[in-house]
Amino acid sequence: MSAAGQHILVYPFPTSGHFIPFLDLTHRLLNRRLTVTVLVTPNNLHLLDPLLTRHASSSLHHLLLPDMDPLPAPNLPARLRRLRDLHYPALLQWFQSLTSPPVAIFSDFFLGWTQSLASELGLRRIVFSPSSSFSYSLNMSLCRESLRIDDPQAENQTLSFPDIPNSPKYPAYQINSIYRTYKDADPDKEFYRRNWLQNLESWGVVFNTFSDLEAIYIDHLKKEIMGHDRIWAVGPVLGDDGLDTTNRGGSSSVPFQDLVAWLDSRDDNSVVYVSFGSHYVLTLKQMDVVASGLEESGVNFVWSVREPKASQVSRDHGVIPDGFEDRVAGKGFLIKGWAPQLAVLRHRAVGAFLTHCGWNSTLEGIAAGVVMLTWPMGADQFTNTKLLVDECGVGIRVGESTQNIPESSTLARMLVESLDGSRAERSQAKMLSEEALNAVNGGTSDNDLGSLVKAINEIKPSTGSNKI
Ligand SMILES: O=c1ccn([C@@H]2O[C@H](COP(=O)(O)OP(=O)(O)O[C@H]3O[C@H](CO)[C@@H](O)[C@H](O)[C@H]3O)[C@@H](O)[C@H]2O)c(=O)[nH]1
Repeated sequence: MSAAGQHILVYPFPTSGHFIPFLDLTHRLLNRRLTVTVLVTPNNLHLLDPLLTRHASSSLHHLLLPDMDPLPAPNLPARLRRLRDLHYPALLQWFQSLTSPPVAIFSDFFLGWTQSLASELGLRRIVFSPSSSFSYSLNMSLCRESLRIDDPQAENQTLSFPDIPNSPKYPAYQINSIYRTYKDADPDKEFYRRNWLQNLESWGVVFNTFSDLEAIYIDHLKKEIMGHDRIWAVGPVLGDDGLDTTNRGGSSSVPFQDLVAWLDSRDDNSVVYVSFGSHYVLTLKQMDVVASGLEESGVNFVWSVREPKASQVSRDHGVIPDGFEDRVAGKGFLIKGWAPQLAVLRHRAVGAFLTHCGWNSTLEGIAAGVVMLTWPMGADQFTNTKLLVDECGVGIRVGESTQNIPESSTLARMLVESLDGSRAERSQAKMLSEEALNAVNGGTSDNDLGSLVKAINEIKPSTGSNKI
């Protein structure tokens, strides 16, 4: 057996969509014999359990730091700023207290400020992108050009990005709200922009994607944005290689065996899985349409229904219509709370996925070879939809946030069609799934992971100077 590799600090951004894939990747890095300390906040500590049962305590450590104060931050930039104010001094002290500290800080793209910390300590910083290289490129353009669209009348104005491969165009409402709703001089927006642009100074960037899916964007980042080759596409990282996927990201809110038994009793590709991610809560109108569409379609479905957290309760949040569960009994399986999404998508009975197109859901659907019914809500989801529908041919557009809510009869028809075995999207989905699985099983993503680990193992430990 080869000697233990270098020690790195892994610092995920503490929300599910960012934490889950980063832990999956950490598992793979540990399998390749790196030593890892994972920075966790108390509410995420339990998510380390599956890794702790798989890896020796000599190679996997954790550093527990407090989350921000309990007051919810008003917006993402403010949250990022508070996290920096809290964690920067704590991390500096932690590094300086160690005789042989980690050789690199491997942190989420939302934690651009860790670049300053790494420079101060004379360490390398590696960025983890839980999002596609396509939307990473778009974010870079948006931050560099300091886009400003604060005129609500301009929601449909078309924005072009000629510097990005395929020159994508978007109506303004599809652009991340951070770029639309802040005035230029807003200190939170300015912090967000600088924080994001610090990713440009990093030593390297790791994407949860694979080269067959995004070669042109990866190439664009290497040549036009970063100017070097230390960009590694190692995905899709899906918690395989011996990790228990039944409680990935949290424990299931329903008995897992009941769900599997229900799916086992269905035909192949006869069930639609419905989920809008780990935190988006449907509006009343969206919820009504999804419920009526499912009911009218008569398809079998598993629906992971997200109920609002205290901070998300509003007069407009959706609730499951009265009597719905009785009316769909036998056809529908509702999960109120956390669903074992990966296991559901991989079940042979599931043939289609009605999704908000978060990047993890996008990759999980691709790897499972299901047809994607797309209904993006915000963030990078419109870009992911473009990739699924226009570039890969595995998606069917169903809705767009609150701007384009389908009639329930239209949704019902699309749900039925998505399970039709003769649709072009189905054969395309099977092909793309094979490419994704090949990439991580000895293909390009495996090779990139090997190069990443090799590059980390070649880093010379810091001499304490702040020059790299
Ligand atoms: O009940 C649930 C809900 C979610 N998940 C998992 O949680 C993750 C959710 O991630 P994603 O599909 O990307 O959606 P969000 O939670 O909305 O993720 C945020 O983070 C992503 C990564 O940056 C972005 O692409 C999204 O737009 C952003 O909303 C996935 O791994 C799911 O399998 C479950 O296992 N059970």
